[in-house]
Amino acid sequence: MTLSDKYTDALPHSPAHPLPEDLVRQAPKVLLHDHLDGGLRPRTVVELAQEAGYDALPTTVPAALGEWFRDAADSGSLERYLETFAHTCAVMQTAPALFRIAAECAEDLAADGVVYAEVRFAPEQHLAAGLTLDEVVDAVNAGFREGERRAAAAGRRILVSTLLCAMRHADRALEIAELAVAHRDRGVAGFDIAGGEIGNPASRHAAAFDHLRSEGARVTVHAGEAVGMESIREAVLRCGAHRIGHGVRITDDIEIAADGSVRLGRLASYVRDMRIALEVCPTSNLQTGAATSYPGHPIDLLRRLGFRVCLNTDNRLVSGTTMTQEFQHLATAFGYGPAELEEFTVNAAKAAFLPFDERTALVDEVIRPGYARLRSRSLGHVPVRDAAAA
Ligand SMILES: O=c1[nH]cnc2c1ncn2[C@H]1C[C@H](O)[C@@H](CO)O1
Ligand SMILES: [Zn+2]
Repeated sequence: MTLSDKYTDALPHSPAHPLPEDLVRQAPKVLLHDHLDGGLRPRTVVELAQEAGYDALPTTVPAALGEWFRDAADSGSLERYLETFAHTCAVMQTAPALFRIAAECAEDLAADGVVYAEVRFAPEQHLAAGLTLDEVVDAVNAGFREGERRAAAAGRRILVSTLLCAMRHADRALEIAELAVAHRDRGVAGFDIAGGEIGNPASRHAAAFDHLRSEGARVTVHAGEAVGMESIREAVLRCGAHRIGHGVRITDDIEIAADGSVRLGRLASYVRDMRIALEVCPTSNLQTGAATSYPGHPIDLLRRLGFRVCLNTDNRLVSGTTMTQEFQHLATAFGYGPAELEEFTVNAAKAAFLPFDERTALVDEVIRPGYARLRSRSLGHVPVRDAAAA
């Protein structure tokens, strides 16, 4: 029995009741954890592979390729999940390819109702055809601006910021940290470290994190996905992470007694007290073995305990998901209604690597009015939790 199974048993929780999909799609959403190289359109992968002469794709039928990614990544292992990115990175080696992929990313997110996104990628993985790190970042940012323009022309408002990832197993973290600082007034909102967690401690890249700290840069760290508390402790206390990518294994530091009383250890308390956001990605967690099922996922436990939890896609292609689908899974698993969707969205906006006045404007001028409109339109929908209480 997992900790959240136990907690679910201790607290009565609502039966399944999916929210209407179009309602979820139209709700304004904020996405902080989405990988550019994990979210390509399958058709784009096929077309760019043809252009680049890359003939190692498992299939060139777009729908079948989408299924292949999801199935291949569905192994219970983060390492095998990450192997699938060889195919996407292979077609992301020129400025026009990066521009196209970034523009389509912004368009797809806007069509899914995302109003603000931070999209990440590892520049060092896009140098094989001779681009420089600066050229990679410039091409992606130009693509995001184009995608924002196309979305606006279609009547959808979205703003996309970039996060630059270093890779845990590689040795370019300081260079990428410097790159993130150099581009911070030109579309780059912060730094992340990704890749295989086991055997690759983030603390090995202390020089990068020291540089980021001394420059006052914003930092998120993938941690607590394949490794538990030790990895989260490092991320927060040694690397200075303002947010944690995944972080779901923080439950290792939470105890629930038979009578339902809850005790947080020192690390879990620190994360909650300091409002360090957990960028939770449920579907990805099921694929990599960080969680066992949607109803057994610790996101609901963490939310109820007051952690700053937000909901994310991680990799829309590799995990075969969208923000709308992630919300739908939780609505079904936990009986969530618009109030919980709004809560996750406000949490994400508060944790965004945007200036304070822009975060406030996002909450007050976009999210709150958006959910108020939604509530007035969705009076017909009564979440089971509310119906039971009525
Ligand atoms: O969930 C993840 N954990 C660790 N690394 C990840 C995850 N999803 C994607 N990545 C890696 C693979 C990509 O090539 C890289 C940069 O986006 O980040
Ligand atoms: Zn990730």
